[in-house]
Formats: sequence, structure tokens, C-alpha cells
Amino acid sequence: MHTIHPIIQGLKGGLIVSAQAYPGEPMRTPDTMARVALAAQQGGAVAIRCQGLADIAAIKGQVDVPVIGLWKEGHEGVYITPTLRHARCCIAAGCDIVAIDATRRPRPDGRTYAQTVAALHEEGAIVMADCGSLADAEQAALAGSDILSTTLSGYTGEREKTDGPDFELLKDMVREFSDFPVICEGRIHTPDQLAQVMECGAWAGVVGTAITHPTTITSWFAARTPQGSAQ
Ligand SMILES: CC(=O)N[C@H](C=O)[C@@H](O)[C@H](O)[C@H](O)COP(=O)(O)O
Repeated sequence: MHTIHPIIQGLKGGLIVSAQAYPGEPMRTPDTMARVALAAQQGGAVAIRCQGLADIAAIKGQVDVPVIGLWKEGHEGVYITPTLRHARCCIAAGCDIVAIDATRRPRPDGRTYAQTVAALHEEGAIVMADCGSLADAEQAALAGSDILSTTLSGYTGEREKTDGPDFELLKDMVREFSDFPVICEGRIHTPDQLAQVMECGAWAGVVGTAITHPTTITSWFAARTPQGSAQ
């Protein structure tokens, strides 16, 4: 039986908010992200997911809820906390859970996913496996990951990029890995979709863009205006 850490237990049935700004964007400063994270906590987020060592440290210094940290290096191939070194740095920056790429693709440091998880577990870390398919989730479960997540569905070429969350993958993961907390992440854009995700048996749902990325949210609205739809 897979044991569930008390920090993960505390996420059950809750909303996790991902606060991330991309290189070159106006909101990309750790202080801004920390304020966004605090606002999300005040709105009811049970945890914050965030990117980059400076953001992890700044957010950890503001919020009381657990922080899920990751470090993105590039934006192709394995880029979410791609190596053991990146993961160790996230933990050193203060996150409670480290999220890492859990796909079956080769990793830049030559370690397998299982070797990476084993090393992190030896150091006492809690690992969230960002999967892109059921086969990834199987590898992640075999490696003893603490959380399985649908984060990379639609981004690795293995599954179609659905408009909303990948309900099919979520249901398959919940059914196949019933011992594990399965988190749904990626393209949850409305409260109704989040409610549906929870009905599918998700342990928790992660919402990023729809809460914390004003440029994208603005573009959704602008596209519905005569000026926007003419473009
Ligand atoms: C694929 C990838 O790199 N996902 C990243 C993972 O941390 C973030 O860019 C997403 O914003 C996050 O997963 C939340 O998803 P959404 O923003 O769709 O609610």
C-alpha cells in the first residue's frame, strides 16, 4: 500500500493554484508572484504551485499553505525540473513538494525517472510526477512517486491537447492507480470544469492560467468583442 504524506493528505478535495509568469512578461518578478500567491491563498487555495528558485523562496516567505516547486529549463523536451540537480535546488529554495517531469523521455542528466525519485526520497523529498500519458503514470507509480498528475497531457505528443482538462486520462489514472493521489492539472478553465474533475475522483485540481495569467484571461474576453473577433 502506497503511503500518503500528511502534507498531501491536506490537499485532498482542494484547489491548488499555479502562479507562474513566463520570461519577458510584465508580472515576472518574485514579489509579484508572491502577492498573487497570497491572494490565491486568501481565496481558498490549499496549496500554491510555482516556478523558479526565486519565486519558490518569495512565495514560501508569504503563504502558509504548502508550496509545490518546480524549475523550468527551456520549453521543449524535458523542461519541468529536468534533472536531480534542479529538483534539489527547488527543495533548497524551500518548497514542500517538488514537481518533476515524469515522462519516459531521456533526461538531460542521464538518470532515469526512477533513479531521480529514489535519490530524492533518500533525501526526504516529496515528489509530484508530471505525467503526459497513462504509460508515464505507470512508470511514475512504479517509481513510488508521492503524487501522480496529468500536467503534461497534450504537451508531449502522446495525447491530443484537449480544449479543457484531459478527463479521459484523469479517469484512467484514477482507476489504474487507486492507491495514489491523482491530481488533475492543465487547462482547467472554469469552476464547473474543476467540479467535474473532482467528480472524476481527482485528489485535487491545479488551476494556473485561468486564475493567475491576466494576459491570457484578457485575451479570452477581448476575443468576444467586435474588435477582437475582427482580428
Ligand atoms: C505544460 C506546462 O508546462 N505546464 C506548466 C506546469 O507547471 C504551467 O505552464 C501550467 O500553467 C500549469 O500546468 C497549470 O496549467 P493551466 O495553466 O493550463 O491551468
